Amino acid sequence: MGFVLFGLTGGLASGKSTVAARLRTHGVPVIDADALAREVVLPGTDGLAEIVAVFGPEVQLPDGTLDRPRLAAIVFKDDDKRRRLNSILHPRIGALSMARVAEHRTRGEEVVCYEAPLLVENGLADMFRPLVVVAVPEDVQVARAMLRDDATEDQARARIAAQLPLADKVRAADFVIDNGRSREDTERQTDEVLAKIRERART
Ligand SMILES: CC(C)(COP(=O)(O)OP(=O)(O)OC[C@H]1O[C@@H](n2cnc3c(N)ncnc32)[C@H](O)[C@@H]1O)[C@@H](O)C(=O)NCCC(=O)NCCS
Ligand SMILES: Nc1ncnc2c1ncn2[C@@H]1O[C@H](COP(=O)(O)OP(=O)(O)OP(=O)(O)O)[C@@H](O)[C@H]1O
Repeated sequence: MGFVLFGLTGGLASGKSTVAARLRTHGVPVIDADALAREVVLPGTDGLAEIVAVFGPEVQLPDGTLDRPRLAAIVFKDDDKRRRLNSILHPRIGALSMARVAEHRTRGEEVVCYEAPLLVENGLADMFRPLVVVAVPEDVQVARAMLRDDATEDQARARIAAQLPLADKVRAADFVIDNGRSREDTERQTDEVLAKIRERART
């Protein structure tokens, strides 16, 4: 029996969480990089301390938590500041994710999913094969992000501009899930992809 650590990526609001939720219903453990990104900045962490040292006390709320909308407004309009934030958080997210992978492996899991929006951008695609990319047209990303996050079109487009175009990720993919239609259709595609991945784990 092999061990498969596969990647799940896409772009802003392209449908990664929707696919991840379906995978979980089939018993697949999913490690969520966005959730780890929140863990490494919880009050009391050195991650949060470093961010406050770099970006100033105004990115911390009175209750000690990170002011996420405020930090987002800073980093999604300034590439250098975003790179700075990434350089603080990405190594910490990476370390935590590897620890989580090891835990699942020790537990005897054979198929584990790593869900992260910036896998391809960070040159990590080959660590997580097969790579599954969830894709929708950019206008659909914008519309769904605005609806979900109560964001303006400019805010949604600024985040998308901070990511590699989805078409480039599709080129790096082993499997592509088209989330441009119904959720049911996406679930069906997810089930098909998972069946193929499990097949690989058996060989
Ligand atoms: C800037 C922050 C505080 C904004 O928080 P917010 O709650 O508004 O967004 P959240 O973290 O839920 O991210 C939502 C989506 O935004 C996009 N996004 C987030 N960070 C980045 C980034 N550095 N570059 C490009 N896109 C990003 C992703 O598509 C992500 O799924 C937060 O996104 C952050 O700390 N980002 C840096 C860490 C990171 O790279 N996270 C994403 C991958 S691990
Ligand atoms: N097929 C679909 N039809 C309509 N809405 C959808 C569909 N798939 C997902 N959505 C909605 O679009 C939004 C984005 O989906 P989801 O959260 O799965 O994307 P994501 O890639 O995980 O986003 P992010 O990485 O930005 O957090 C959500 O509000 C979700 O409910």
